[in-house]
Amino acid sequence: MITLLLRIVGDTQRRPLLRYLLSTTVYAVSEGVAFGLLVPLLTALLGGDTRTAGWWLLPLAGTVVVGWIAHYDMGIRALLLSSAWRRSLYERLGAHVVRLPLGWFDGARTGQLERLLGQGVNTATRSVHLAQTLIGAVLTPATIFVFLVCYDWRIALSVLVTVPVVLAVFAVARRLTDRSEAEHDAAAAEAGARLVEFAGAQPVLRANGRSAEVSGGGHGQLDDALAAQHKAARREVTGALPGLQLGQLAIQSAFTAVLVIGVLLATHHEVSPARAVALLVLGVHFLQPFAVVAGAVQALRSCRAAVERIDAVLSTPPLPEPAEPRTLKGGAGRTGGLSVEIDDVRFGYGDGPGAAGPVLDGLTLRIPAGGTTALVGASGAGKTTVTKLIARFFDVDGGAVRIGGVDVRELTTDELMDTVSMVFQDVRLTDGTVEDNIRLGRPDATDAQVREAARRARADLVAESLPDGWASRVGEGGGLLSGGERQRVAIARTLLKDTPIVLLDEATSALDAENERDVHEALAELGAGRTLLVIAHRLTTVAGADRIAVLADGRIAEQGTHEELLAAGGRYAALWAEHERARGWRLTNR
Ligand SMILES: Nc1ncnc2c1ncn2[C@@H]1O[C@H](COP(=O)(O)OP(=O)(O)OP(=O)(O)O)[C@@H](O)[C@H]1O
Repeated sequence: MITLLLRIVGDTQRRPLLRYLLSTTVYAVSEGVAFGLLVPLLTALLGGDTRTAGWWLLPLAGTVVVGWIAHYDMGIRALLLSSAWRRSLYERLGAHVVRLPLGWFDGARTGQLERLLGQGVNTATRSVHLAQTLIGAVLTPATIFVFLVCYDWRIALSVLVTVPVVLAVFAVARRLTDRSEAEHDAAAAEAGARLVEFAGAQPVLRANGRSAEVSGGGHGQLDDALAAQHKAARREVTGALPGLQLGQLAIQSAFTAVLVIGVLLATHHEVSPARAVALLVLGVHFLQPFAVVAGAVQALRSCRAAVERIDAVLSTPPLPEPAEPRTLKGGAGRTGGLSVEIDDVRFGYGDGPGAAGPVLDGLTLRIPAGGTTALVGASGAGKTTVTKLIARFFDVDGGAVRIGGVDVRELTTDELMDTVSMVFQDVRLTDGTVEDNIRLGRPDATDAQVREAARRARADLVAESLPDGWASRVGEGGGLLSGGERQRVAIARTLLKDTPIVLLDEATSALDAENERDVHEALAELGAGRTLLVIAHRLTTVAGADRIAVLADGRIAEQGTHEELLAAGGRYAALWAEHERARGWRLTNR
């Protein structure tokens, strides 16, 4: 655990950790020594020898002072260490995450990362304070035991015998508690997920006249999950109780055993009653920390789990950067665009057991510089995957993706990001103003350049329609704007960034006529003087493209212009006929 911790917080923390462990050790041992010194002192006091007791006070006072200094030092170091670890973990995670392939950030991972940066880091740094408890729980009894052996081997032996028994009982008790805790955790997670789903489904439920009440509303899965959670919570209480009782019983039995031995020794005149009492006090202090260890085990496990989760993120290999990067001629703002070549590419998501087969298998597509190329195909055919490979969200399993004749793996991430822009169908904005969101494309742009990009993308109309105009915030994720408005802001951002290649995943949701016209005008601006690859979900967009490629079975099934493909009578012609039929159906059914 310590090695793992040092790996995630960084080697620079090794020294501060060792110093902290040293003061913790000094404190734990001094506590044991202080208890040990109590025996001769108590024996003398109870025997009426106050003079000897007074002498014993001196080393005891010295030990207490050493302990107090160590305790103070330990407290300060614990605070400094935990805050340094927290800072180091944020820095390391932040620095590592920005080097991970963009494909790593899917929905589930982003959620996990959010939890890790909040809860996970805090839990991991709590291990600093836990170390005090655990070191104290081992070293203090160990020191006391050394004193016990020196004072009376029989009492020492009797407390030693109780240790494995107490530990075994604690292990059984922990297993009982763990099972019911795990059941409850799983049930609580399920109920939480169902509640979130229920909240998200409110518009649909209410539109269909379903009750908005959580319980008794006949929301099958949610009702079941809540009932299961209640049941698991009850079982956790009843399941944990025997474990807790068992632990307490073990400690009390051990105390009793030591007490009996002490009394027996005193009654058989083996030791004086005063010494027997003093030794029993020592025996009690020897056993006390076991209850503390039992309580700390669960916290230790949470820490370990958090540390392992952080380690898993930090161990994820970053996107390899080229040792000798190549550059593309020109740089940002190149007019005429750049060509994209997808050469015999094979790619699948994941290679573990149960992973699906390749999504792309032998895909070859040459997109010349400039003009608009539309990619069409059935849902799940791999259109978005093609754009993600061009932007190097992932590396291909076979073949190559080249931009302007250079393999994307030979370009630095900065060069690639200066060359390719992406406008996704699910555009997410940051909770700033329209202007802030457009400026993300080029932070050093002048106000005039930002307004010009907004005007060309028809995003100025978006800002002007908001209550506070350009100063209005767009809400988390851009939630205060419609899908079409968000897309126009994203297009303005891309125009400002001015890259030679633009990858556009067209919005699937229907836009109203006005928004659709504005988006199309914005797209026309985007396509001018650039290479535009559009994933077209509506065939009306496709018909105007300079070339169309049809993706099926992991490769390009056919390509050409709209007219050429219609004349060929293949997949595209079939898709178009279907599209026309649907249009006719809508018209006659109005
Ligand atoms: N991150 C991912 N992890 C695992 N599988 C994925 C991932 N992203 C996509 N897939 C799978 O890869 C296949 C191709 O998905 P892709 O999104 O590229 O298709 P698409 O043609 O763009 O579909 P659509 O038109 O519905 O958006 C699908 O089977 C999808 O389930």
